[in-house]
Parts: sequence; structure tokens; C-alpha cells
Amino acid sequence: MSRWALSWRGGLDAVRTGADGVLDILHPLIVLGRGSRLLAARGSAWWRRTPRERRVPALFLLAASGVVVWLLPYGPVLAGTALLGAAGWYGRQDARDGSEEDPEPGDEEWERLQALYEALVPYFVMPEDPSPEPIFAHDGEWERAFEDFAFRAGRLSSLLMRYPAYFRDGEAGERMRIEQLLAAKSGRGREYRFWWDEERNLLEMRVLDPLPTGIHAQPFVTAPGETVLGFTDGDAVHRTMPVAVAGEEGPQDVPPVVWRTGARSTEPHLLVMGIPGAGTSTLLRSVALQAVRRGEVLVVDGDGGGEFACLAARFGVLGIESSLPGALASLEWVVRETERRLLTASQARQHGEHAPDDVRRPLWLLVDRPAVLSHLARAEGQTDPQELLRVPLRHGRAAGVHVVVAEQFEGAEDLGEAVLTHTRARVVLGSASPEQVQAVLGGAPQTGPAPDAPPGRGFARLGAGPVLRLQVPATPDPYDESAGEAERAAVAALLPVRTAPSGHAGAPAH
Ligand SMILES: Nc1ncnc2c1ncn2[C@@H]1O[C@H](COP(=O)(O)OP(=O)(O)OP(=O)(O)O)[C@@H](O)[C@H]1O
Repeated sequence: MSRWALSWRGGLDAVRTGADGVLDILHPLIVLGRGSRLLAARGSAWWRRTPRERRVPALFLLAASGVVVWLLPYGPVLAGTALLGAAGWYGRQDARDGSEEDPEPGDEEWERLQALYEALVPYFVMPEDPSPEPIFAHDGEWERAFEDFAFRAGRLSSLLMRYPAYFRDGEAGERMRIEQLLAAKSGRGREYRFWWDEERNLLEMRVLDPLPTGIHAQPFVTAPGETVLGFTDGDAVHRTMPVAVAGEEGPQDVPPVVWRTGARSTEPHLLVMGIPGAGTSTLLRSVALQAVRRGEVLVVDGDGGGEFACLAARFGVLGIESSLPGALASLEWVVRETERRLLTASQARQHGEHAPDDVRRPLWLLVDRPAVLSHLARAEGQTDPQELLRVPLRHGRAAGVHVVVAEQFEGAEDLGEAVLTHTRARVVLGSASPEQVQAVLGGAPQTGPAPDAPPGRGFARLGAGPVLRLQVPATPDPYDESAGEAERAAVAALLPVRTAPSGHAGAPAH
């Protein structure tokens, strides 16, 4: 490096160090300035929100307090110190939060609030409303309904709204109409959560942060009988789990959606519904990789796309069936095996003994796209494979047999009554409509993922529990060259050892 370049770099370093020093000295002033601006913005927002008839009394109260402070010994000094303290506190907090929320909405945001208010008017206005100033009226202003709000990067990020007492907030359809409108007007492509406070006629809307997508298949820290379906919001579950996240150093504590399938589980079977390409087969693969750690797995792949080929001839995998005859033979075996397990367990109980290990070892039946096989069976006049699912679905809990069915929405009508009745753990993947989510989960109090949401994103509901947002861990087919190298390697590392030469996918050996 030349002398000129060296002296130039030295000069730059000196300037940078000088600037850092000046910034350090000015830091308290910057914090105070930021805090004062925030306080002023809050004051101005409060003023604008205060109804006109309350402004004069409020001004009077303020002036009276000012006079009292002025008359008190050291009053002005103490008031000034308190103001400085508050500015410092707010300025410091704002820096810590990364100034996420715009402190003071500009004219454009005010116009947006008014537009949102006007869009809501037809839903809430009642012609014979006796109130002199109804919350929603065609000539009304948003200040009447919106109690609190925040903007982030120019878009509404939270809203607290009052609604008229006569609004039918107990009806899911009415709520959904309002939620859809609010989500559409506040900005598409984001996910929202709504809280309805029916006692106080308040609705809160909040934009949700995206769920982490960097979690790939790995040996999750779970107890026997627990399966990780994916990851959700921190405030939705009471547990976190250490997992490796792409781009992060060391394990991160992330809130999982854990599906429990033990002997006392009330949701021993799972139904996964999704739009094409949303990741239903991937979720099945993720369940299979966790299941083979402590049990045996049989896969019936109605799609026949070879997405489970990586599991073929692996220890703990009883078979991968994609043809109709193969699927029927395997399912008939599962029916017999379920009955055998029930009988053996019952005999053991009669002798006061524990059931033998082979009965207690969980058996997992993973069925991808059964509607395709049902259609083929009808065309060929054969037994519907879904009819054979009836026995494991009905008695699986007592026999340690768990059924996971994945289907696309277009095949929903072909799902049999047994599947719909006995699968009490449910997952919906992809940007399904709120009506579709509602139909599968029996409750959809939130907006769903946007059409451009990453694969594996959706909702889960275990029994009558809450609807949880879900991001399935990336578990690609290791032979899928379009998937990321690291994710494929992670799946390959979890595959059990081979039991036969590669490519052999046999029927159950029982
Ligand atoms: N959770 C996920 N994280 C990252 N990528 C995913 C996830 N789930 C699925 N993918 C990717 O999305 C693509 C489609 O996934 P998958 O085959 O599981 O979808 P599908 O719902 O079974 O649809 P189809 O049956 O139409 O293939 C694949 O490339 C897969 O690797």
C-alpha cells in the first residue's frame, strides 16, 4: 500500500474516531431531543383525539395545574426536572425499541384512518340509532371510534376500536366480515390478530411479526408421545424449545406447537389440509422423521410423487405404498395389527401384566392424498382405502396406532366420515380462505397467511384448543435438488440406517 493511501486511511480513521467522540458527548442531548419530540407527538395526538366538547375543560385543568406548579416553592424547577426525566426515559426507550412505531402519524396516516372509518360505517351504522352522536355515522370522524392506534413504516400496525353495543359480536360470520375488511384496508400481505372484548365493545387489531422460517429438521427435544408440528407465536404457548435456527449462533429458544399422542391423548390422529404446494407432504415427512425415533412408520402415498422415497428401506419404516393394491394390502394389515394390539393389551391387563413392548411401540400410519386412492378404488370397484382407516382411527388410541392424513382442499369432499370424525388434531397450510380454515379447524379468528407466504405456513388446532399460527420446519425431500443444500443435509442426517439395498420399498414385513 502506498504512503499516500496509508495517510489517507489514517485521516479517515481520525475523522471516524472524532465523529464517534462527538456523538458520545452529544448522546444525552440526542436522547433528550428524541424523547421531547415523542412527548410532543403524544401530546398532540391526545389533543387531536380529545372530543371538541372536552377540550375547553381539559385546557382549563392544564392551566390551573400550571398556576399551582408556578406558585409552589421550587415548583417550576421540579416540573422542569420531571419533564427532562420523562423526555430522557422516552428517548431511551424509543432507542431501545429501534423506533419501530412512527411516533406521530402524518397527514397521510390521518387520511387513512378516516378512510378506514368510512369503510366500516356501512357495517356498523343503524338508521334508527337513538344516540345523538353514534360511534359510526356517515358524517362522522374516526376519532369517535378509534381509541388508540400505531403506524409502522407508514402502515397501520395496531388499532383499538370501539363499536356499537348493538353489533352482533357473538356471531362468527359478523366478526369475520369486520376482520376481513380491517385486514384488507390496513394492508394486505401481513397477518393480523384480533381480540374482541365483548364486555366493553372493543376490538383490538395487531399486526403479527412473521414466524421464523430458518428452522430446519433436527432432533427436537421432546418427551415420548410428543411430536413437533412447527413453531408459533411466543404468547400463544407456555413452552419454548432450544432449536438451531439458520443464521443464528447457538440454539435459540422458540415456542413450538407440540402434538401429544400418548395413551391419554384426546387427539391421537391428525388431519392436514392445504392448498397445492403449501407443504403438506413436507409436514408428513417431518412427522415421519420424528416418529421413527421411537416407533414404526407406514406411508401410503396417494400422490405417488416419490416424496417419501428417502424413507424407503430404513429401520423403523414398514413400507411406502403408492399403488392401490399395495395401499389396500398395507391398510388391511394395519386393521389386523390394530386388532391384534387391542387383544394382546387386553389379555395382558387380565393377567395383571404390562402390554408387551411390540404393542406399546407406537405405529404411525401416514396417508398422503387418500382422495386420489379413493377415486381409483371407486373407478375399479374396489374397497375404498378410507374405509380401512376406520378401525385404526377408532381404536388407534388404545392400540398405540396414530393416523396422519394429508389432503388438498380440492380433495376435501372425498374425505370419508371416519377421517373427519376421528382426527381431532388439525393443521391448515397455505393461504386458504377464512371459510376454508374455519371449516377445518372449527374456528378461524385471524387472517391467514398472504398468498406470498413461505411454504409450511398455516394454522394448527389441537382438539378444542386455540387456533395457533404455525410454521412447519423445513424438511425437504433430500433428493429434491431445488431445495436448499443445508436443509436436505439436515433431513438426510435424521434418516434411520438402511435395512436393505437403496430403492427397495417393500410392503410391511408382518
Ligand atoms: N416448511 C417448509 N419450509 C421450507 N420449504 C418448504 C416447507 N414446506 C414445503 N416446502 C417446500 O415447498 C415445496 C412444496 O412442498 P410439498 O411438496 O410438501 O407441498 P405439498 O403441499 O405436498 O404440495 P404438492 O403435493 O402439490 O407437492 C417443496 O419444494 C418444499 O421443499
